[in-house]
Amino acid sequence: MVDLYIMRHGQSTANRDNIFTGWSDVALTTQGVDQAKVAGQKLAAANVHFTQVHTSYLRRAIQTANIVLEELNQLYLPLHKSWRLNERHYGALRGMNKDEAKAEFGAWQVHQWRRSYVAVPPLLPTTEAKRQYPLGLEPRGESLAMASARLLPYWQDVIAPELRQGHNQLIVAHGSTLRALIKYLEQIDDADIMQVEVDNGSPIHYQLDDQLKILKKEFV
Ligand SMILES: O=C(O)[C@H](O)COP(=O)(O)O
Repeated sequence: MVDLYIMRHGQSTANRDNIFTGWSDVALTTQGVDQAKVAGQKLAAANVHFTQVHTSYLRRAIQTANIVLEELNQLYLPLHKSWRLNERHYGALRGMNKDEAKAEFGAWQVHQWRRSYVAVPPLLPTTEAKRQYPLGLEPRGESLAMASARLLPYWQDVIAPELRQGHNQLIVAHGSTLRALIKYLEQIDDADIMQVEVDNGSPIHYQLDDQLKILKKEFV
């Protein structure tokens, strides 16, 4: 048996302002910092010992992971960062207020973009190279299915082998990438994933067997 904990970052400035975020690199709010502290305290109370922590290239997740590790008194742990754990890329929606998007495109369409497995948001015409994202790596926009396709190699190549060795792992990531991971782990079908929500700063615990099948799931 091994323990996997997954959690979404604390509230970001864009979450507070109801703005589509994706790969925009926004910071935590004071409330988000507090959520991360409380999550870390809950994990400390659960007396979990991780061997590694995984997060994205985005500061809201990295900041959350560091706060959690501080509360756990395990700041020494390796913190692995991968762009594969980044939030689903919201394409041309990023930076747009979600209510204004509903007024412009209709509530049904916006809900499809936000919660369906296959809906692709309006694409950016191009993306620029950034130091952390070489040219061509940053998507122009992603459906949840597209985000899942670039997330799962990280699960299969990096996280799953550690779990199979009995090493407890913590993933601090994003609403959509965690929905993609939950869909994969729990074998949720494409229609039912629309109902799954992941709250800011709320850890989920999976107890897995040595085949990584779920023995128990609980909200911490
Ligand atoms: O990228 C975003 O805007 C948020 O992280 C999550 O957005 P959602 O609630 O539309 O999935």
